[in-house]
Amino acid sequence: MTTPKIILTCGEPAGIGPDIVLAVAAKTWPAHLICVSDRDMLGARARQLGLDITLTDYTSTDSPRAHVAGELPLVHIPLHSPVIPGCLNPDNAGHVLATLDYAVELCRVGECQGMVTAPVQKSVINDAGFAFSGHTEFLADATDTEQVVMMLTAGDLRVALATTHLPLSEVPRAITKERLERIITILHQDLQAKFGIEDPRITVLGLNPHAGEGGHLGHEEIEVITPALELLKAKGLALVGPLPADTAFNPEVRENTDAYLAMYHDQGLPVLKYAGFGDAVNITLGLPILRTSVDHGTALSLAGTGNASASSLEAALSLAIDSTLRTMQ
Ligand SMILES: NC(=O)C1=CN([C@@H]2O[C@H](COP(=O)(O)OP(=O)(O)OC[C@H]3O[C@@H](n4cnc5c(N)ncnc54)[C@H](O)[C@@H]3O)[C@@H](O)[C@H]2O)C=CC1
Ligand SMILES: NCC(=O)COP(=O)(O)O
Repeated sequence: MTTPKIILTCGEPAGIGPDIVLAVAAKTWPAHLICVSDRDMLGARARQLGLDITLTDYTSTDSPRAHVAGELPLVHIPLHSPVIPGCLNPDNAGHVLATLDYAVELCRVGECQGMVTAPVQKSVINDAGFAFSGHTEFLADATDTEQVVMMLTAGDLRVALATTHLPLSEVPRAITKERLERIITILHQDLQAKFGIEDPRITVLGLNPHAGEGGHLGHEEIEVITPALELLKAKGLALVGPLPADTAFNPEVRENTDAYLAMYHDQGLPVLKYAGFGDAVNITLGLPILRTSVDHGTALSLAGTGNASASSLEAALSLAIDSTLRTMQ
């Protein structure tokens, strides 16, 4: 078994991304960490935080070796404008996307075994004129993947989403039988491959209150969700649902569930984040590369203060390393 190379992106430079990447670099890790960022910005943030981190130049010929606390191999991608922590600047949106492109490429060609992302400020990327709704969709495009699945994990609670960054009014139309079949199949396969769960039990939530109340509160459960589940059950997948979302997280159902599938972002993620905010991990399933991320956003007011917790980034890195080691064995 060899040491995996994992590439870290700092996300929005005015947010806490650089802070938490530096905090991670201050510890030892059983992986070769590489950061893609702007050298001056990262050095200045380290000084502001009082962290003694030596930024070294990463070159692709560097042999994999376990991360040494206090050193951070760096690929320098310059910012377009200087950064003031906490102050968004659309000038730097191109830089943020360039760091993501670079990380994807290193994973795509096999030089890195996974990428771990710090949070981006989606709005400032849009303000700069780029179509961008999240890493999840960006990575699907960048790797020509038709369907990916966002899943967040907090301990043994896992919540995947049938739709991601979509206005609520567009959700019902987006939930089709074909989409659910594709998403549940990816979820089933990646729970096996990335989490080592042999026969994953997936609980699927309804879209409407009380899962449609037998058709009196909406028809999507009868017309779309149940037929998709029946088809997949016939193929041997262990599925339950559609269950009413408000009671599906009770202890009895949880005990018999390896992952939930929620129909939309704010149906599933508040439950997950209530249970584990700060230690949860976001993983993109269905990609040809491995990507994990934090459970939080850019927390602009904490940038450069030393008050940002790096625990979710540490959990995301640990999951990436574990998952990589499992597939490298
Ligand atoms: N993976 C990503 O790139 C994500 C990006 N975002 C983006 O972040 C931006 C801000 O989103 P918000 O909804 O305000 O969420 P947020 O997570 O940035 O902030 C919510 C609250 O949690 C606190 N917080 C967040 N992370 C923390 C940490 N590591 N340590 C201590 N406290 C922390 C913040 O101070 C704030 O009180 C938005 O543009 C959103 O799209 C949000 C989630 C994930
Ligand atoms: N709430 C999770 C989230 O928005 C993360 O999005 P992404 O940037 O990982 O696609």
